[in-house]
Amino acid sequence: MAEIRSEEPPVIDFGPFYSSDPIAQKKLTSEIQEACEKFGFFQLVNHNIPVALQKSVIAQSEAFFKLPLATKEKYHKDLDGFNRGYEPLRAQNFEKRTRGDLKEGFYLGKNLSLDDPFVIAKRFGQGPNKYPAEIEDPKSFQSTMEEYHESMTELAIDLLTVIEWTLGLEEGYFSSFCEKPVAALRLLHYPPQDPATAETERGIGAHTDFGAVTMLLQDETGGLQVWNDASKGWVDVTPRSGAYVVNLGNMMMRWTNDRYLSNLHRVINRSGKERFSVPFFFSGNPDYVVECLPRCMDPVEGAKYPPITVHDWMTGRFADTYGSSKEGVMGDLRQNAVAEST
Ligand SMILES: O=C(O)CCC(=O)C(=O)O
Ligand SMILES: [Fe+2]
Repeated sequence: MAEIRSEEPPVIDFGPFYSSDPIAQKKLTSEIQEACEKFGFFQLVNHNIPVALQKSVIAQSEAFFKLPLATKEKYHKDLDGFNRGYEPLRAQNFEKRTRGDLKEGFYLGKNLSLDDPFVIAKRFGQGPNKYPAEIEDPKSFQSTMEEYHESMTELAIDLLTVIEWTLGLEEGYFSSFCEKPVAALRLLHYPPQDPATAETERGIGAHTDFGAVTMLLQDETGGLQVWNDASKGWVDVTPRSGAYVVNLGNMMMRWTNDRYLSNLHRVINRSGKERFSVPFFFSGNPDYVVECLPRCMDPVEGAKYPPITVHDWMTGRFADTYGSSKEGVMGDLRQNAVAEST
C-alpha cells in the first residue's frame, strides 16, 4: 500500500499580485486555489508588510505580557462588552478535556469611538480598543497596533482579490464585504509547557476559525500544527521568518459551499521556550449577507446553507464556543472526533 505522506501547507509567493505580469498572476491564482481546496492553509511570503513593523508588534506584545498580572487584569476584555483587552491563561478550552489552553492574549480591533454608528448599533466586533498605560512606551504601543491593523486590513483585501480570481468571480465581487470590515488582532503568548504534560496540555486546542481568513505571524519557536485528513495526522507548520500563515475560516467554507476548507489546527509548545504569535482575523462587513457564491452552487443540490449576515454568523459561532448556543454547527463533529482521537 502506498504510504500517505504528510505534506506541509505550501509556501506561496505573493509578489506577483503587486506586479503586472499576467502569467505570474495566473500561477499565483492556481497555487492559492489548490491550497484552499486541499489544506485550507498556506504560508504567504513577499507580501507588503514591512519586517520592521512585524518586529515592533512582537516586541510590544512581549512588553505587554511581561507586565504584572494585576496590571494586565486592569485591561481584562470582560470589563465592558467590546471583547477588547486582556484574556488570562486558560480562559479558553477548545478541546474541553484539559485544564484550559496554556496561552494568554490581548485582543484589539479597529479603534472605533463610542459614537460610531456600528458601535452604537452593537454590531459584531465593533468598539474602542484598550491601551495599557503602564507599558514602557504607551504611545508607540498604540501607534504600532493601529498601523499594523490598518496594513493587515489592506493585505487581507489584496488576498481576497486573489481569492476572487480563484473562484472566477467578477472584479470587485468582494468589495462590499471588505467595506468597514470586522477585523480582530490578537497578541498571543504561550508560556513553555511542562514536558511531562505533553500529551494533555494544549497551547490552543484543536479548532477551526470562524471568519473569512486568518493571517498569522508566528515567531521562530514552532508548535502550530494543522490536521491532514489524508494521512489522519497532525502536520507542523514550520515557522518562516516574516511569512504569514494564512488559513480559511468557517465562514469562507460555508460561502464556497464547502469547496474551500476551514481546517483544524492547534498549538503545542514543546520548545521549552516562550512563544509569541499574532493572528489577524478578517470577517468582513457585519451587515454583509454571506450566501453561496455563484460558481460554488451544486448543479443538483444547489446551496447547502441558507444566507446569513456576518453579524449573525460570528455572533452564533462565539455563542457556540462560550456554551450559550444549543445549535450544532458545521465542523464541530469533525472537530470533536479529532480531539478525541489524539
Ligand atoms: O498561535 C497560533 O499559532 C495559532 C492561533 C490560533 O489558531 C487562533 O488564535 O485561532
Ligand atoms: Fe485558529
